[in-house]
Amino acid sequence: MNAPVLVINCGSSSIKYALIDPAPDAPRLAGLAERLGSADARLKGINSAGGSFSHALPNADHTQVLNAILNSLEGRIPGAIGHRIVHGGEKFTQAALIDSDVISAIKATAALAPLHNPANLAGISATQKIFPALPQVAVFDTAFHQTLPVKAYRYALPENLYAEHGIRRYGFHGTSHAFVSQRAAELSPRGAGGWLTAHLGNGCSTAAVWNNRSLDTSMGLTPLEGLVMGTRSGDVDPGLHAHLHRQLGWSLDKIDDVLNKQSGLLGLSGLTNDMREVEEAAEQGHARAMLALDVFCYRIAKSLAALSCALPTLDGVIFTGGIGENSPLVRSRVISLLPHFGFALDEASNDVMIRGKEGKLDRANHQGPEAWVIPTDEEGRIAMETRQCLEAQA
Ligand SMILES: Nc1ncnc2c1ncn2[C@@H]1O[C@H](COP(=O)(O)OP(=O)(O)O)[C@@H](O)[C@H]1O
Ligand SMILES: CC(=O)OP(=O)(O)O
Ligand SMILES: [Mg+2]
Repeated sequence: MNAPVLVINCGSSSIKYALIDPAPDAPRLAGLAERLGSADARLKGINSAGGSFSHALPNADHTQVLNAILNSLEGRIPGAIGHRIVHGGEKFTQAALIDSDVISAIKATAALAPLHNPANLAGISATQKIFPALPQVAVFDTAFHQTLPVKAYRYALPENLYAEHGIRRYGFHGTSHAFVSQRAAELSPRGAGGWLTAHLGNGCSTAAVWNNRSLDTSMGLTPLEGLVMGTRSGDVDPGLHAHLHRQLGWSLDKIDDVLNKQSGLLGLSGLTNDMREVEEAAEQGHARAMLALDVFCYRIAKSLAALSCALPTLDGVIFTGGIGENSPLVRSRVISLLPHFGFALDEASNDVMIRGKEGKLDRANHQGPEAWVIPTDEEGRIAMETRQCLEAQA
């Protein structure tokens, strides 16, 4: 298929899109609509000349925003649509052509991802209305992690919770972990050995990838497990929920809201979920921002150290996502917390690796495990998996 793929990442109040041509040098159109349904909803994007645009779309719903996205594609007609679907449960080990069975399966999995899958389904239903003739493919965050061995994906809970209710660890951000580990295998003389990947964006997760297969990851049943994130707590004592309920009288909805939306960098700093602002405040001596940075970096290092147990050999670590790609401070602090792993960061190389640069951070002639920054391309990977899925059907 030579036509471009329109990639849609539909959240509850935002839609990210990208129009991706198979020709590597063709310009990519991409953008983001935020605050859907509110008076200040807005679509922002870049055009093929590299310029930016921003349109107000007051009170627009998913269908209206998708129509506005279509109008921003400069007359280029997609040949297929690739949807990011956050949770595919155990059913999907790879991308799937969307039909009524696939939609039913995504609905059935929505109980495991109540914040994400219903929004993804709203995106599918809106694009089916707008583009009834185009093939649509579901690309799952969870699919790459379906290679986890049972010892990594089972919780120590009674068997029937897994067997009857699907309660296990699934992992997320699979397209990102797959993309950066495969890219490292291409770039590094070490090839597809053992890579630790750290996807640090608004959502954050780590993974252990061996020979292009995910062997463990920090997120679990939901995207709340694991690292400290922008507004999510990551790991807490599982006894916390009962404690908050019994001692403070909090409802389950309140607990869920606090752990997902009021915790993480925002909760610790009391200021913001945005790492740039946390770093600025920490630099000016703001004690809670300094603590947020400390906890954030320590938990990443601890997670990487734990995940190293999944790998027969450790060839390197890869930083990606908005923070991983742009924060020399976070990378340097994480590496400094892993002295016994034999990394050797060159601070000068680390400092210049920002804004989409790709490369190694090691000191000259270093022999130990490597440290890389590799900008992720979830949209590019979704477009590629969409094409592969359609070619396999042909
Ligand atoms: N220069 C920078 N220094 C530190 N953090 C940055 C920088 N640029 C972006 N970030 C952080 O990246 C995070 C967003 O990551 P991103 O991958 O874009 O998010 P999403 O998960 O929504 O795709 C925010 O915390 C933001 O502050
Ligand atoms: C699964 C997940 O955490 O996604 P995001 O980073 O887009 O919030
Ligand atoms: Mg991102």
